[in-house]
Amino acid sequence: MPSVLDQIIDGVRDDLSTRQQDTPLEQLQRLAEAQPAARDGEGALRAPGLSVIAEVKRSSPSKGALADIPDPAELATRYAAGGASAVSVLTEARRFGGSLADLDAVRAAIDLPVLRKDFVVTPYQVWEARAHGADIILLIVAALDDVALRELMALTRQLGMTALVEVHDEVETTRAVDLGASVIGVNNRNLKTLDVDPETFSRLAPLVPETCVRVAESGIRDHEDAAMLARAGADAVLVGEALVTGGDPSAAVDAMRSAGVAR
Ligand SMILES: O=C(O)c1ccccc1NCC(=O)[C@H](O)[C@H](O)COP(=O)(O)O
Repeated sequence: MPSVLDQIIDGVRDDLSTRQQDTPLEQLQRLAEAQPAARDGEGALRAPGLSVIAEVKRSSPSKGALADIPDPAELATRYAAGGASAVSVLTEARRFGGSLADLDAVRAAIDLPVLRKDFVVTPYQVWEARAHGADIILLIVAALDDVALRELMALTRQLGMTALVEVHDEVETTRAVDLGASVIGVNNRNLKTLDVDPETFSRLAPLVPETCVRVAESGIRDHEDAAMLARAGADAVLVGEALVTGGDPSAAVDAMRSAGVAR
């Protein structure tokens, strides 16, 4: 039985082959090269205090529909007003209801680094992210072997972007560190079972060198969770559900960011 992650990636590959027919790689490369230089995502996340990466997330495999987001640009503007350091945009369509159009809208609306959050398995998607103005991309270690991960990290760097390299366990963390990842996200959500274990970050953070940016991802509900993760060594938190389902995204971002100040 394929895991949820495998099933998501099968759908991503199908959608990707349609886009590759519509927009050949050479055309995408010209679009990417015409973009202004990528913003410094790693620098933004390294800034003192707890950085918040605030996510535009309509739905998820674990929870189904989360929020109707008719205007992702407006939501991103509210995140920026609350002091977000970067905005994450899910572009996967089948399970998350996202799109490259959402990425375009957010890119045009804010001056912060933007993360393209998707299931990147080919260089084409890295070029695509840059062509649509992304500054950061997610690379999920569980979805890639070392050869592919090294190649995608190198292309990301070549295009001036930051790779947020995501891990879930000790073996993946060692792989990310050994391959030279400088921004490592520990996902508290197991992408095979979808269970969230808030202790995952605390367990794996000591394996990530202090020279790296440590990002805690998933299941972060409020400023108390953010403060706990900051004490456990997080430089940044990545938050989706709590921000799109709460009443005031600016205030929620501000509260999480401020919770990290006193760590
Ligand atoms: O969110 C899911 O259910 C999910 C399932 C399978 C693969 C990835 C998934 N989420 C992607 C993410 O990494 C989260 O959107 C992100 O960390 C924010 O999480 P949350 O604050 O819990 O919405």
